[in-house]
Amino acid sequence: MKQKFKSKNSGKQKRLSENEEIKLLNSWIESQKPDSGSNPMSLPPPLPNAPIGRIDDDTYSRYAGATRFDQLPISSKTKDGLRKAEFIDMTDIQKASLPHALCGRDILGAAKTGSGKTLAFLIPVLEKLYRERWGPEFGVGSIIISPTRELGAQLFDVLKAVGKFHNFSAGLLIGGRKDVNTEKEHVNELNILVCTPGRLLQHMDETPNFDCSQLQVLVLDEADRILDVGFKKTLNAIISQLPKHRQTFLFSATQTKSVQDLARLSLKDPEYLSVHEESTTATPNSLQQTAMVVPLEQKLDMLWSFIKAHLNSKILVFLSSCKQVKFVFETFKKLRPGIPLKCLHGRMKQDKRMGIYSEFCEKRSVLFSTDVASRGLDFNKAVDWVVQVDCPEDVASYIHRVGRTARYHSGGKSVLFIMPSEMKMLEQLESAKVPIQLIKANTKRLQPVSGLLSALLVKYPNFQQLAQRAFITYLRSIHIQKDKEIFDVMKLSIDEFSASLGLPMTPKIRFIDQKRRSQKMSANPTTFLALDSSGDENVSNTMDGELEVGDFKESDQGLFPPIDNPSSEVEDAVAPTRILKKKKLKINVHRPVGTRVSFDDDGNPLAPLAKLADIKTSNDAFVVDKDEKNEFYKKRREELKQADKEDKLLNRNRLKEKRKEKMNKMKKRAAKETQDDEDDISESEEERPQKRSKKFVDSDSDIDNKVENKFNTESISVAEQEELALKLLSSLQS
Ligand SMILES: Nc1ncnc2c1ncn2[C@@H]1O[C@H](COP(=O)(O)OP(=O)(O)OP(=O)(O)O)[C@@H](O)[C@H]1O
Repeated sequence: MKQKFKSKNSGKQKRLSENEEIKLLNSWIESQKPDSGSNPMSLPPPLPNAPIGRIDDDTYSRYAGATRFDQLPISSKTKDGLRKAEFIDMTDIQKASLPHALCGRDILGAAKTGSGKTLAFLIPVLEKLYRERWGPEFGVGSIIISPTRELGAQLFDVLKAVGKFHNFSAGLLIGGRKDVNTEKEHVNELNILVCTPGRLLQHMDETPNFDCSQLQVLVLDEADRILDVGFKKTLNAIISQLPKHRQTFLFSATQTKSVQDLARLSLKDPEYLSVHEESTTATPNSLQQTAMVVPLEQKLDMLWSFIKAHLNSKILVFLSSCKQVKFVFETFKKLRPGIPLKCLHGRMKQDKRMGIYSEFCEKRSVLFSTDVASRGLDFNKAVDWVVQVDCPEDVASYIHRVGRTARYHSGGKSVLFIMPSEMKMLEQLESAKVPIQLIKANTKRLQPVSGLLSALLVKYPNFQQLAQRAFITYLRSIHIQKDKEIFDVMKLSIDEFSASLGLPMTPKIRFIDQKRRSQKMSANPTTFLALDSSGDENVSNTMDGELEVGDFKESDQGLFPPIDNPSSEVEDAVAPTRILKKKKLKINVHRPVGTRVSFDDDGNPLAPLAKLADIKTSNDAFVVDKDEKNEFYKKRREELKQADKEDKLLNRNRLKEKRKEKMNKMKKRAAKETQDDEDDISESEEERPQKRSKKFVDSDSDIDNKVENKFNTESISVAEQEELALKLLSSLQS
């Protein structure tokens, strides 16, 4: 029986008809079921003391003895595709997982980067649909989800190669690539979808009759990333629209074992296949990993020197944000290091992104990238070096970044620039079985670049804005990191960092100022006490709850340092001002709409309805009868009601106008701005699908025109300024 699966090219067997082959494959699957009682066809029966169907997988595949693809019970079409693409021998993860996957089991596959996980899930996808005799009229039979567009495109290419001889229709659905309306017309005819989560959900939401109810196999490549919080909402929405009865494959080099995650996906007794779990290292053995202590202000000097020393290598450089990537790419390009430079980040137009990805695959060059290139990508002409200029957010991120080199059987090297404040990361890497060697940088060979950058910034003013943005987004990226033991923005030499980018002055950063203030306050607990107790007291003692800064200082003399003390202490005195200003604003916001302030003859404001009371009291000499008085009050009440109505209408119109104005302003700003600093920490658009519509993509070529100078408004954002103005205006008018 086993021989019947031998390929046509072996010359020993007549090729089976499609029907015969499918029948045979299905009977093999049947024989693998725990209660079948019959002997498996191509794999021997399980070991005597192992529970049927739940055998330790390494043993299972070794026992099964299949080491080559052509020994597997798979269709001749898939075998032909594999042979044509020159895939002959299986890798460990393929050997371990394919027998189970082909039997229809759910798989949690974990194996080192570059170890061939892609084929471990693509082959069973093709086989399942083949055995089910899937045709175009059946619609979507399998969905393969990738966290990034580039990885999606790469998976699609491998699928096309291996599935070359099958008749399935497959489509790549990734954002920014094609007009979504064109996709909508064809998506219902596709059998296999390779997609990013955002685009898939868009089709689920918008494409009429988009139907996944017959889905057979769902695959999450880089599963831990897709199950991460960044994709949580999108993925939940997708899963809710898929049938529960299906086969599910989750693959990653850093696999999730969270029961919650697995429950979300309704996995049925999944096979957890971690082929390298016993390995002494979590990264490929052929990867040489080093780390160098590099202070923040020397990172660019070190990077420049590194590039100049490796002009014949293919180098992938990771930086923490799009702005960092843009700044380093644009400035280094002007400085001409002697090797082609490229950049890749989530804000680029998709065509350009794909173009750069393919160019980097083919040519020796330096690619500056965000984490958009950190997972799954297989740059087919090996990357020689992975340089991590900015520390990865966690161990998993490190493993995926360095995994872009040393793939399959090739070797590779990596270097991590680590700041003295981040040394804990090395401990974490060590405990995660990452063999990394700390080496000393040869500072004698360091080629300083900061002076050249300063000159560039003078010559090209746009670069100054790029530098400011790079500076701000880097600090913000550190500020928002979860692991505060490693990432502490307050430990950074901020002025020196600014100077190292060539900036003449350190940009002002609000969150750092605030942090400094709160640090000072927490260092002096009495300051806090004074702020809380006296602040409240003052609020209740003053009319309208508004306070003057002076009130505060006066009442707390002795607790706060004297005002004429050195300037550093003046900051302490400023802190209460901010809080009080906020209180003041709050009160203004809550003033009821339409409240009219009346004035007496001397121009003094009267309490609401005092005018009515006044009529009564000031006219006590004037005798009116009761009915007349009632009539008078009724009329006044109606007048007031009417006035109130008018006020409300006026106010509504005014707000409408304001909103319109604000929208116009925002639109204008949107057109100009490359991107918002706040949102710049992330890598790729598809990683934040919910926000996509609000963001803008632009090409590198028009960076110069699109960057707007926000330097001076850093302390208070434009949106905040507008909001403030709006509130002030409305409070004045009312
Ligand atoms: N059986 C095989 N024979 C020869 N080459 C293979 C085989 N399986 C995979 N490869 C090659 O190994 C490289 C890495 O494979 P793949 O991209 O599937 O790795 P991966 O485990 O998914 O990596 P990552 O964790 O980075 O996503 C690719 O170039 C692929 O063509």
